[in-house]
Amino acid sequence: MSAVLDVEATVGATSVATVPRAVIATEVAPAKASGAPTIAVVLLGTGVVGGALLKLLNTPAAASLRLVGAANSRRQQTDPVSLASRSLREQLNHQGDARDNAGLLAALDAGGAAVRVIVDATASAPLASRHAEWLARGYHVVTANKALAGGELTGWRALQAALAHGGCYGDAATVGAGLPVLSTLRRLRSCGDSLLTLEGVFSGSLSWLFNQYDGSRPFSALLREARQLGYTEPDPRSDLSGEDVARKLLIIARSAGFSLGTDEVDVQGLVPEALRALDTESFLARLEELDEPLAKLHADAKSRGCVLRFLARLNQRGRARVGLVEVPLTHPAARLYGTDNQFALTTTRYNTQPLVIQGPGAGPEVTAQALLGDVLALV
Ligand SMILES: NC(=O)C1=CN([C@@H]2O[C@H](COP(=O)(O)OP(=O)(O)OC[C@H]3O[C@@H](n4cnc5c(N)ncnc54)[C@H](O)[C@@H]3O)[C@@H](O)[C@H]2O)C=CC1
Ligand SMILES: N[C@@H](CC=O)C(=O)O
Repeated sequence: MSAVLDVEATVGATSVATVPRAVIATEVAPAKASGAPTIAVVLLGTGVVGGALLKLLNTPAAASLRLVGAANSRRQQTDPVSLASRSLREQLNHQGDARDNAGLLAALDAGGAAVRVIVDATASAPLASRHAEWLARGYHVVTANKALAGGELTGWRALQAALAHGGCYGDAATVGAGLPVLSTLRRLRSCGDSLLTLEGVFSGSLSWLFNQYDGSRPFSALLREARQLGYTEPDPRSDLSGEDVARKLLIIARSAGFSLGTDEVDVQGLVPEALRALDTESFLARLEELDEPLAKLHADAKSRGCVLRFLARLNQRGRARVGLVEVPLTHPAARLYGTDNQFALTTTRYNTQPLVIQGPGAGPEVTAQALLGDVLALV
C-alpha cells in the first residue's frame, strides 16, 4: 500500500487520546456424533453476539456442547444438565439469579464434563481481566471480548503466563470477527516466518460506514443503521474513537511477537471533544454533531479524487497508527464492500506482495460462528 497511510495523510483527527485495550484456536472442527465427549459451556453476554451464539447452540453443529450457564450483566441461569430453552435470552431479562461468577463456574464443574469452557461475549473489561485466572484454574476461555489481549501489556503478559500452564484461549472472534487472521499468523510463525508490516481496515462498522458514506445521507443516520445491524460496539464511540481498531492491531502485533503497549499506538479518533465524556444514551442522542465535520472531510477528499477510509498500520520499526485517511480510488481499501475488513501481512516470506485476508469483519452471525468454531476446536 502507499504513502497515503503516512502521518501527513491522516485527516479529521479530532482526538488523539484514546486508550486502546489469545491465544490458541485452530480451524472449526466438524460436529461430533453422539457419544463424543461433551463440552460444558458457560456463556457470558447474551446481547448481539451472545444472542446469535445461543441460536447456533440449537443447531446440529453444536450437538456436542452442553450449555450449563448463561448470564447478562444483571442476571444468570445455571443448570448442570443443560439450559436448552430457546427463549433463554429473553428469560434473562426478567428472571434468574443475581450475577455471580462463582455460581457459573460451579455449574461448569458439576456435570463432570472433560472440557469446560467459558465463552465471553461481552465487552466488559472487568470480566476480561478474569480470563487469565480462569485459564489457570483449568477452564478454557473463548472470547469475542478484546479487552484483555488488546488492553494493557501487563494483561497480555498475564494471559501468556496462564497459557504456558495449559488451557486454550479461543480468540478468533477478536480480530476480523473470525476471519482467519490470527490462525494464519500463528501458522506462518510456526514455520519460522515473521511479520514485518501490517496494514488495512480492521473495523467492520467503520468499513461499512465509509463504504456507504457519499454525503447523500447524514453520517449519523448511517451510524444508527450500523448499530441496528449489530456492527458497532455496545458504545459506538469505541469504534469511532479508534479504540476498537487499536485493540485489534495490538492483538495481531502481540501475536506476531511485537511487545506493543497501548501507549505505542497513535490513535486518531473521530469523536469530538464535546461528545467524549457523555454516557452512552446521551451520546446517542447527539450523533448529529458528527455530521458536519464528516461531511467536510468527505467533500475535501472527493475534491482530490479520494475517499475516506479508517486505516491501521504497523511498520517494521513497530510504529503503529490508526486513523481516518484519504485514499485514492486505486487504493485496495477503496475497493471494499459492506463490512469488509482487509489485513495485508508482509512477512519475511511474503515480502514482494503482502498476504491479504479480506472479508466481512463484523456482524452477529459470523462472530458467533467464530466463537462456536473455537469451542469445537477444543476437542
Ligand atoms: N458485533 C460484532 O460484530 C462483533 C463484536 N465483537 C465483540 O463481541 C462483544 C459483544 O458485543 P455485542 O454482542 O455487540 O454487545 P452487546 O452490548 O449487544 O452485548 C453485550 C452483552 O454483555 C452483557 N454483559 C455486560 N457485562 C456483563 C457481565 N459482567 N457479565 C455478564 N454479561 C455481561 C450485556 O448484558 C449484554 O448481554 C464485544 O466485546 C465486541 O467487541 C467481536 C467481533 C464482532
Ligand atoms: N465493532 C467491531 C465489531 C467487531 O469487532 C467492528 O466494527 O469491527
